[in-house]
Order: sequence, then C-alpha cells, then structure tokens
Amino acid sequence: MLVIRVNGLAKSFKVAKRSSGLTEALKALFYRKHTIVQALQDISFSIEPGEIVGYIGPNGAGKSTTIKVMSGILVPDQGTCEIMGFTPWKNRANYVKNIGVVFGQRSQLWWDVPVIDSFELLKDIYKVSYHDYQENLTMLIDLLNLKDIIHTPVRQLSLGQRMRCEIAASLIHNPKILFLDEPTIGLDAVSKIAVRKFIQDYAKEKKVTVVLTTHDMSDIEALATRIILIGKGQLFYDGSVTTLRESYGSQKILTIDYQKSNVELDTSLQSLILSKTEERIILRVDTKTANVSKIIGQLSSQVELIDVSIEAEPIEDIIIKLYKEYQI
Ligand SMILES: Nc1ncnc2c1ncn2[C@@H]1O[C@H](COP(=O)(O)OP(=O)(O)OP(=O)(O)O)[C@@H](O)[C@H]1O
Repeated sequence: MLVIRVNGLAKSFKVAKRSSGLTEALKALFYRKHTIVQALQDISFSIEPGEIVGYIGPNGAGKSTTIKVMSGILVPDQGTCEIMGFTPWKNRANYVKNIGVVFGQRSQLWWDVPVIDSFELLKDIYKVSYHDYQENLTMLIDLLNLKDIIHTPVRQLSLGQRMRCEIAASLIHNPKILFLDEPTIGLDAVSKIAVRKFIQDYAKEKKVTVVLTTHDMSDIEALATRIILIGKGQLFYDGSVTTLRESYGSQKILTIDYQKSNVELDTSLQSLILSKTEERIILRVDTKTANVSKIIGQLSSQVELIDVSIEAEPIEDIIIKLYKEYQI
C-alpha cells in the first residue's frame, strides 16, 4: 500500500527580470521582462506508510516546492499527486487534517499570543475533540519539554524553543503524514539532537510517514531510511540508505591509537593518512582497493596498538559524491 504517489510533477515560476539603473527601472514601468524558472520537471516517487524519507538536494533544487505541492499550498503545472487518496490542492480543508507541516524558515504560530493559545486555535481549526486534544497535548508537552514555555508569547521564544513548539503545533491534530522542511535549521547541537530524537520516537510510536528536507546530513543519518535526491528540479537518486552506503560508501575511516611513537609509516599507507600525531593516526581506506585488517596488521608490526576503531564513511561524504556524479 502506498500513502504518497507523485507522478510527473512539474512546476515553473514566472519571475520578473529587473535590470539595474534608473533608465532600466523606468522602462520596466511600461515593459516588464519575465523569465521562467523551472522549479520541478517530471518528478515521480511513491512512499509507503511509516517510511522516513530524506528529500535532499542542493539549494534551489526544488525541495520546498515539492513540499508545498504535497501540502496543497502550490498547484503544479503538470503531473499528479495522490496522498492518502486526496489530491492535496483540491478539497484542501479535508486533506490538511491528515498532514502536519513544519517550515523551519517560517512560523505557523501566532506571533504575539502565548503558544498555548495557538495550539487551542489549531485545535478548533482542525476540529479536534477536547479529549483527543488534551491527550495529545499532554504527550507533546512531555516529549518536547514545553511545560515552561507554552504560556510565553512566540516572539519571546528562542529559535530552539520556537521550533519545538512549531513541531508540536503541526501534530496537534494527530496527522498520519508529516512534512518537515528544514526542521533543524539554525538550531544549536543540543536542540538539534532533541528535535531529531523526538521525530524518531514519535514517528515510530505513531507510525507516521515523514518526508524530511534538510541540508544537515546528521539529520539524514539519524532519521532517514530512504533518500530521494533531486537537483535542478529533477530526480537523480531514490533508494534506501543501506543500498546507498553499499553502492557509494566503500570508504572506511580507521582510527588507531598507539603507544607514543615517531614511526614513519610504510609508503603504501602514506596516501591514506587523514591525520597523524605521535599517538593517533586516522586513515581513509577504500575497501574496494585495500584491506582494513591487512593495514591494521601492517601497523601493529610497527607500533604498539592501544585502540582501533572503524567507522563507516559519513553520509555527508557519500552525498557529496552523488552531487559530483550528477553534477548538481
Ligand atoms: N515563489 C517563487 N517565485 C519564483 N521562483 C521561485 C518561487 N519559489 C521557488 N522558486 C524558484 O524555484 C527553484 C526551486 O526552489 P525551492 O525553494 O523549491 O528549492 P529548495 O530545494 O527548497 O532550495 P533551498 O535548499 O535553497 O531551500 C529555485 O530556483 C527558486 O528560486
């Protein structure tokens, strides 16, 4: 069963072209030139219930435009989009009861009123029963640690506090699908981890389907099981994180601690070195061309090993490879 089916989606924007200088500005009063920006061209994918999909791509790739189409805010020029049996931009009032949306760059809360008032308004807008609202609110306050801030006006909150409230607001009506557009943008490390943990636990507990756009690959690493990569409005990669790692992540980061030594490493290892001190060496090893255990053996014959750790290649590096491969 599929909850989201997107097929052949295309969306362009007409943008007024403005040249600099007074004469050009005067001319523009009578004759305005336009250019067409093709934000999406022929995007297709489908998503199963409970999946957490990282929808990624460089700046201007078309991620937010896709989320806006899927939320029913934008109408595409071409293509179809079916989400839980709805076409998002038709019958919007009924459709939005099924989705929660967070735009990290924009607030959906009323700026001058205490957070709890915004929650109550959303409860009325989505026609949530008093009982369901109370139950859900208690859980969200607890999980997102909102107790001390819900009576504060939104404009007085820090970005991290506001983001936790934004996420709670998007879930007041218990939606089955959650669209998160850069939910951790601008947050400090501790807040990012708190937000990620919440999303992970909540999605699992409530079996919510999540589409997440982010430039922070740690978000992807922590949350996504599948990646859809777009660039210049086109889809380039769609697959599980495991498959992506198997296909592109052959490199391992090998960290070796040893008794203080000024040893010169074999020349065969020199090119693998990322950093080296008298007590630690970090190597990047491509498992397609080199053997990790052989390297450890080689080193152990030269120095006295204390500790060895092998880490998978960071997802960020794999994504950079994809960006390069597809030239996006
Ligand atoms: N309302 C709009 N009017 C004109 N052009 C737009 C509009 N919205 C988006 N675009 C253009 O469409 C393209 C895709 O934009 P979009 O915001 O979807 O990208 P994105 O992948 O979310 O980028 P970012 O990572 O920078 O947020 C860009 O070239 C952008 O300038």
